[in-house]
Amino acid sequence: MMVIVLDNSKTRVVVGMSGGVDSSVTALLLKQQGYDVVGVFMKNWDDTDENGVCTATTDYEDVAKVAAEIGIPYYAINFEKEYWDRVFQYFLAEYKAGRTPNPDVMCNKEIKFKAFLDYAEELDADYIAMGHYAQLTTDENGVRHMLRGADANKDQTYFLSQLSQAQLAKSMFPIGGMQKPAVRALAEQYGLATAHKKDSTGICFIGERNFKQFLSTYLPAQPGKMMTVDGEEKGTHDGLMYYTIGQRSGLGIGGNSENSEPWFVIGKDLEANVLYVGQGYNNPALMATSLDASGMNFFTGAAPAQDFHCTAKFRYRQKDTGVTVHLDGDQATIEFDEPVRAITPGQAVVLYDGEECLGGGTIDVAYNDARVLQYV
Ligand SMILES: Nc1ncnc2c1ncn2[C@@H]1O[C@H](COP(=O)(O)OP(=O)(O)OP(=O)(O)O)[C@@H](O)[C@H]1O
Repeated sequence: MMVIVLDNSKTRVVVGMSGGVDSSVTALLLKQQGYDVVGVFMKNWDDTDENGVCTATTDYEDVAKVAAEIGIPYYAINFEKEYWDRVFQYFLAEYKAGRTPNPDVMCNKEIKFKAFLDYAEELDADYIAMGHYAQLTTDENGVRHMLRGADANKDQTYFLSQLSQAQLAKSMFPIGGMQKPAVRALAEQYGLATAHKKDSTGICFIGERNFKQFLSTYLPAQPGKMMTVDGEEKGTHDGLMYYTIGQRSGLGIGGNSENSEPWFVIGKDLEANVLYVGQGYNNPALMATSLDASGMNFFTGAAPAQDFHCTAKFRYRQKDTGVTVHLDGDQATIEFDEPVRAITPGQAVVLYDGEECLGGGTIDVAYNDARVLQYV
């Protein structure tokens, strides 16, 4: 019997270490598998507060502790300029255009799997590894495929939907086949300093903010009229960028006694600076039957066909809906098997075939039977 012993020691893997538990365990597993592991912490945003305190400093200290516990070298790299130019400018431009951007999707495409990958290659990395909940497989032709993370609650393929085949070929997701509680248990078992650390929340790298205040420091707010689609004035809004399709308008225009259903944002007219609102969570004006998307990306480098049926997610925390995709270059028209609430321009539409994530694009316009919704 021939026994093949894999020698991973010649394969250098640079791990993106955030100072969180997922990337700590990512580094631990690779080290246990005998890889030549290097940890790298990125600083992408200056979050120093008025007291001179910055969470990046604490996070980097945690990276240092974990690297010492595992026994790997580690470095820090600053991508504030790259993040500002390639992610934050897009983020602001989208809000300015009345859309709701997804900075995590852009950050993965431009920073974690581009600027970071370039830097890792300068460190002679064969691969980069991240603590994302997603799985990669390689078919008989050497083509990489993306699968949902095994923990359905944590699956992050939605945010990875703009990565190319070349980026996947250089990436590893060692915890993608694990459940989150098992990741924490492993961190505890090995006494890692991050074992009990809370998961990060808020805007990618920028963190938890008072969103209105944060955005208003970069974009001037332009208050305007709030109206129903029938043209009835309902008050004023603080600036279109503060509202997302489907959110409760929260502007104190409660219903009267015979009809007290809450009001929701159903659309924006950027030119007229009008916010459209409608009553009822499932207001028909919020229910879409199809959408147009651009920037369609397929991980394998090719779509399954020009027209095909699969499932899709239109926001991160949402179950899949059956859809029919019609492609035209990197644009797509996507028809839904059943109406979907609050399709939001600027967010990603991500396609799945069972457990496989095929890729995705950016939502531009939503329709209800050929009628344009949302006026954006
Ligand atoms: N500041 C950073 N420096 C290096 N890599 C990072 C950084 N922030 C995030 N990453 C990488 O991206 C992955 C996914 O980031 P995300 O913000 O979703 O964190 P997470 O799932 O809470 O993971 P973690 O528990 O490792 O923070 C991380 O596991 C890590 O590999």
